Amino acid sequence: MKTLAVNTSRPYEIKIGRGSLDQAGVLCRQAIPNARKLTIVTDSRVLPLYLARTADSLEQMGFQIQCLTVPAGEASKSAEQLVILWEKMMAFGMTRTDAVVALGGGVVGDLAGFAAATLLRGVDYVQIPTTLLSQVDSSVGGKVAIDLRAGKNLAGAFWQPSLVIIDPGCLDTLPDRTFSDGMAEVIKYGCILDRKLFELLNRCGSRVRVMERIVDVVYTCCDLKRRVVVEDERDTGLRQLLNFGHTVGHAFELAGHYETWTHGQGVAAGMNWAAQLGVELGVTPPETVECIQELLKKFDLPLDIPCPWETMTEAVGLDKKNAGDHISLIVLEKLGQAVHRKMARDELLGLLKCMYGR
Ligand SMILES: NC(=O)c1ccc[n+]([C@@H]2O[C@H](COP(=O)([O-])OP(=O)(O)OC[C@H]3O[C@@H](n4cnc5c(N)ncnc54)[C@H](O)[C@@H]3O)[C@@H](O)[C@H]2O)c1
Ligand SMILES: O=C(O)C(=O)C[C@@H](O)[C@H](O)[C@H](O)COP(=O)(O)O
Ligand SMILES: [Zn+2]
Repeated sequence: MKTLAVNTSRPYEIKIGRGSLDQAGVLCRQAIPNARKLTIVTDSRVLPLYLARTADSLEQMGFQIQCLTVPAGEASKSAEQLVILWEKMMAFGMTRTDAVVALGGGVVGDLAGFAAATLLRGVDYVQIPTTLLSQVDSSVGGKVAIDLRAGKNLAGAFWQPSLVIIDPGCLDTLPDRTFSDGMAEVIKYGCILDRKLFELLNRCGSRVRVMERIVDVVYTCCDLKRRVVVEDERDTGLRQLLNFGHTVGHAFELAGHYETWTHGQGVAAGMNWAAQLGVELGVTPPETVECIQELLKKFDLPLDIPCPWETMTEAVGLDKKNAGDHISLIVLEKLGQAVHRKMARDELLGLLKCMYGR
């Protein structure tokens, strides 16, 4: 099993290896030695696949378990589900030394993580991510949140997990669509931080070939994210690079009411737009756009998503990289190297409006 140490304000380890799910009990006993009760939060699709193995492993190490299940899908990242989790965790008798286990994709991780961040003013939680997206991105770094009617991730916290257990074997049961969603964030790391990763993905070009190297790919992404998060835990500078493609991507998600388009699809099309915005600003070499488009297509990801102009302006206004009238846009200087471009929000909207007209 490979290990990465994340030296944030609350340090923790990421454990990566096939079969690590069956080690959950031993690993949790080491990471949260004082916990007695664990609430596992999962979703309706993951439950029949991975709950029994996880719960068995935890019970063997003497943990007392309750499992709470939310419906699969983005709609569960809601205030309604959060309240249900809080109430059931308290009814189970959890105390401050007990912990939450998030078993599932990014939706479960963000929701259960936010429940942990707020229950009793903060209890430990363990991430056991089961989608590619959650293994390479959302389980690391402690951004936890729910969506509001106004938009994505608008109520949340920075709350680091106590442990992340990544079993790439869980990816074998993913539908192709969900695997592609994860590839959007993997491609993002290649674009912003690691040209070699981008080239490797280009050479692989398919799910099967990526799966042949999956431990290395997941390790590389977690390592990149860990380095960024350790430098800027609270998203005030460097960490914002991880938001490449997300300003426009969140607008696309909103346009589909979080049902039509997944986060991965939004980010994919958002990166294509961000690359073109970079060209408009004279920062990104034009040939970079085509490279990104070709790679996105290889993994069946969209280059564009229909979005009313009003939705675009609304989402840009809600972006957490806004400060007053200005926004920080993430653009590429070249493949593997991203930079911030602070600009007036109206200037960004003006550029986007011109692109809409084409
Ligand atoms: N906190 C962060 O840093 C961060 C980073 C990126 C994305 N996110 C958030 O993550 C969410 C998207 O995560 P996601 O793409 O994992 O979506 P998801 O959690 O909705 O999972 C996608 C689907 O896959 C199913 N599933 C999960 N694991 C499976 C498995 N092993 N086999 C078969 N099916 C499985 C789920 O039930 C669901 O139907 C979004 O809400 C996004 O905002 C958060
Ligand atoms: O961890 C981060 O920082 C990221 O930006 C990772 C993103 O992939 C992720 O989608 C994140 O949830 C977006 O955060 P937000 O601050 O734009 O809501
Ligand atoms: Zn994302």
